Amino acid sequence: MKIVLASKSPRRRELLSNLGLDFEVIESNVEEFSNEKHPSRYVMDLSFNKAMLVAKKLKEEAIVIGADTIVVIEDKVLGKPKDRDEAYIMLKSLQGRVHTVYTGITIVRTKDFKYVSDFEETKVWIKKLQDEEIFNYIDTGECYDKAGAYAIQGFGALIVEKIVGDYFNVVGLPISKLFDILKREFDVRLL
Ligand SMILES: Cc1cn([C@H]2C[C@H](O)[C@@H](COP(=O)(O)OP(=O)(O)OP(=O)(O)O)O2)c(=O)[nH]c1=O
Repeated sequence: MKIVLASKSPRRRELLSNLGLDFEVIESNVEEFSNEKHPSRYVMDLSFNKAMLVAKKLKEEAIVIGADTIVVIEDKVLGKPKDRDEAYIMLKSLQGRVHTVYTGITIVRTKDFKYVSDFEETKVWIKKLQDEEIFNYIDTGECYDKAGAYAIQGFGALIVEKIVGDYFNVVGLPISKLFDILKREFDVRLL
């Protein structure tokens, strides 16, 4: 069965490639908007929009995977910072505290449009940071296309104190949960 990743995220691509999976990438370019207020429903809704948009465009039989990641700190949702000032505000609010990373995933089968959505959450503690450290981190340039303005897989590893939960969920794709669902609901298995 053909597998399609509906994402422009190089990290999601890499996580699937690391498993030796054969898949195609088709970006959804969907507008990232949802009326859902609860973080888990919000990310599942956006992942659904991404996967469904690509699934509807496909002519052939395939399984389409969509995902969305956000950072939540005390009911405040942080997406990707649009500039240096926003990155600073985000990192300033995250330093010295714990926040939650939510990733929603949706899998759609084009044959009958059966779909399953789910989410994973991971707690992340960011160290106390001086403003100088925040600016030095922003200068690495890796914060701009990342929810919450940090990348745990990059220099962000140096500002993270600890996590509880799935590391891959923070990077943008909870692969263990994803493959549980693929096996259980769509009979696609790697192990
Ligand atoms: C917190 C965190 C997020 N991220 C990334 C994962 C996601 O790519 C990004 C959140 O943006 P998303 O909107 O989830 O995804 P995207 O715009 O990169 O790609 P697409 O919508 O096409 O699937 O933040 C990291 O890479 N490392 C981290 O530590």
